[in-house]
Amino acid sequence: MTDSSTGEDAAYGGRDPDALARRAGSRADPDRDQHFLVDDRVLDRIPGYLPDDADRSRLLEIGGGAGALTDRLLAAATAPSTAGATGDTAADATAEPGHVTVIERDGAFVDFLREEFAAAIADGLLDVVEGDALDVDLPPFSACVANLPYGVSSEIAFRLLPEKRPLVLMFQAEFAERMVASAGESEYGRLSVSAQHYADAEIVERVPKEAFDPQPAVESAVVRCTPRDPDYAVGDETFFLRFVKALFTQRRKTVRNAIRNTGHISGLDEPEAVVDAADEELLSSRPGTLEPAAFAALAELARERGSPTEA
Ligand SMILES: C[S@@+](CC[C@H](N)C(=O)[O-])C[C@H]1O[C@@H](n2cnc3c(N)ncnc32)[C@H](O)[C@@H]1O
Repeated sequence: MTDSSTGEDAAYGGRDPDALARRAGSRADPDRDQHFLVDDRVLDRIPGYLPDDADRSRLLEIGGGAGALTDRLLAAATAPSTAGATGDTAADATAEPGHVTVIERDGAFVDFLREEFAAAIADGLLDVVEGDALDVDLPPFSACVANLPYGVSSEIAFRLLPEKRPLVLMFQAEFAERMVASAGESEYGRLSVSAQHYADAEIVERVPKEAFDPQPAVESAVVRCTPRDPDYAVGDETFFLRFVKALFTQRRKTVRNAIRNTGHISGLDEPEAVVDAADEELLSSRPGTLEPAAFAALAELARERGSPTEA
């Protein structure tokens, strides 16, 4: 049984978030992107949003704080079954424990996590890495689960997405909605196309402000990203993403004018040559209505005809 009043118990998954925050001593500081999850029910559900077949042997958490989610991840991490029996490692109580790495920037919380989870560290189940998640080398990980620091959530997401691992990430709700939006929806934009280039993205839970302490200014949402190849091919991913970014700076214009006006962003020396070669129906539509595959086809045409310069 887990004793939530002390960090010495090696059972994981039941630590009380308020007790953890009290033991940590330093208060969560919103100016340092510190909004700790204090709702047990939300904390308990989050690891379960990993896809059923996700490899849970090496979990990564960004921003450990006082460790409430770290504790749940230590309970959820399981080594691949050597018996090869059910494959249902999440539900297999006999499965060997897996490994968790948590990256935290704030030294005071790093010290606390190392103390609170000393037994897990000694058992080789946990690494606490002190550093900025935007700079540190990412460890090998099979999946990432995190309540992200919102100030840098976009940069972190786009560090993680190209790794092609399942991700379960908490974002500001408005950001999450843009990430999962489909062509034609008002939230659809550069973020949707770029994120969905790497993964299927879906909101799996909306989380009210009251679930955090201190409370953030806005509602939050948990997004599950399940990696997959896109249903189109691009020869140059960097150019594709740059082209998408360029066109969405002109989302109210026609695609024709958006291509013409954004050569300085897309890097096209000859945007007019792209316009001359592209399909009329596509050119007279708006960027916000184009499916990702249409962007990809247009980007390929732009690469062939528009003399793009290197990024
Ligand atoms: C929203 S809190 C989440 C804390 C904890 N995981 C929870 O759910 O209660 C974000 C955490 O990320 C840390 N943080 C902020 N910016 C960071 C960065 N650039 N790299 C790593 N950690 C960061 C903060 O110190 C804070 O502990």
